[in-house]
Amino acid sequence: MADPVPVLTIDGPSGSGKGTVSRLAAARLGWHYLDSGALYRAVGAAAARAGLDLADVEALARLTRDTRIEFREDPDGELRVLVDGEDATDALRTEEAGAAASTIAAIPEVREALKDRQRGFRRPPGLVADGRDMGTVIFPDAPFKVFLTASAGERAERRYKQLKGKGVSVTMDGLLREILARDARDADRAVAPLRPAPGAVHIDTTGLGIDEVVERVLAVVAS
Ligand SMILES: Nc1ncnc2c1ncn2[C@@H]1O[C@H](COP(=O)(O)OP(=O)(O)OP(=O)(O)O)[C@@H](O)[C@H]1O
Ligand SMILES: Nc1ccn([C@H]2C[C@H](O)[C@@H](COP(=O)(O)O)O2)c(=O)n1
Repeated sequence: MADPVPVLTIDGPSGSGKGTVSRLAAARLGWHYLDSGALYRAVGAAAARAGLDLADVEALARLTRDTRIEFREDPDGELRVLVDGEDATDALRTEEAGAAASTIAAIPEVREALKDRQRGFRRPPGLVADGRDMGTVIFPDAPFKVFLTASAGERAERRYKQLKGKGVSVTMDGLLREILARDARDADRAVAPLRPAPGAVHIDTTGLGIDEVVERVLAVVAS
């Protein structure tokens, strides 16, 4: 039987604005929100902490299943990520954690071990799910699908402003290189590569403000 709980999937490359737009869209709709990238970031960090060999796929799958990952909203409305009971939000948002997540996300056993956990976020009245394979693999039956993009230059610029705002020392060249490397790793892997889902509405956010993108995304749900 078809699942009656609606899902809006928002996939796209790093820095396209998925997380920002998904959170705002979920708040406007009154739906739940899944940041699937945070799950891969948490597993990447847990594997590094445990010193696991990335070739030991059975140990990685076990670690993926056993790592406790919880999302909590703090009093300012910020989403915090708790890994095995500890607040790991800030550590998980670094570029290094993103790269580690992208590497571990290419391992089929890790992806498989996260599938049911991600699907468990589908609860009434609805779910906004952001990631790379939300519309293609995790929620292929979602009634609403969006693929967000932006030029690599604009994505690097957004990240630059974001990190500078946090006092992190970065260069535009370095960020652009990291973004292109992550795009390639996420799109070229054999399993669940970054792709627009069939039927997804493409929104190129280059030159668009956040509010404009949110309105365009909500129009997809209203259509
Ligand atoms: N349309 C936009 N215009 C300007 N800045 C934006 C826009 N969308 C997002 N941003 C800003 O760009 C930065 C990255 O956005 P966000 O984290 O939502 O991207 P993402 O696609 O989720 O990235 P990642 O996959 O790496 O988590 C944030 O500082 C955010 O405020
Ligand atoms: N559905 C997903 C979500 C994330 N990943 C991998 C690939 C990304 O580079 C990395 C970090 O994600 P982000 O927090 O930047 O959205 O995790 C994936 O493969 N599939």
